[in-house]
Amino acid sequence: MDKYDLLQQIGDGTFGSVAKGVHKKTGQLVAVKRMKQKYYTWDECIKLPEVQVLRKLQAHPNVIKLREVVRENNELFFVFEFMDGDLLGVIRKCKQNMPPAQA
Ligand SMILES: Nc1ncnc2c1ncn2[C@@H]1O[C@H](COP(=O)(O)OP(=O)(O)OP(=O)(O)O)[C@@H](O)[C@H]1O
Repeated sequence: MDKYDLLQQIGDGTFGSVAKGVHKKTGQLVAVKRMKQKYYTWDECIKLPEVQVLRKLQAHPNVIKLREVVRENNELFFVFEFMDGDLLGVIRKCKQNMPPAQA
């Protein structure tokens, strides 16, 4: 994970905490999810439902890209492209712009 600088924590869920980060060489913004559980083998990491589902959905334009999965010192990190703004806000804005439903 040396190639990323972590800036600030942006979320804390049941399974992991999420930090905004930046790729040191390219300057690309990322969201790094650090899982709370320890993982002792790579095999158990790639079998995780989160990994399996995200791999299947990667071709979809509306799904955040999973850039890489890193296991380091028995810790597991998911590195996602960074989404600026909040999804609920985007959905609310789209709904406002939709024409009213026909009776
Ligand atoms: N790719 C991203 N870009 C920007 N912010 C993100 C990204 N991924 C997660 N976040 C932020 O981190 C928060 C927590 O994300 P996380 O994936 O841990 O959700 P969760 O469903 O609450 O977690 P868990 O599955 O561990 O319960 C999100 O609500 C969001 O604010």
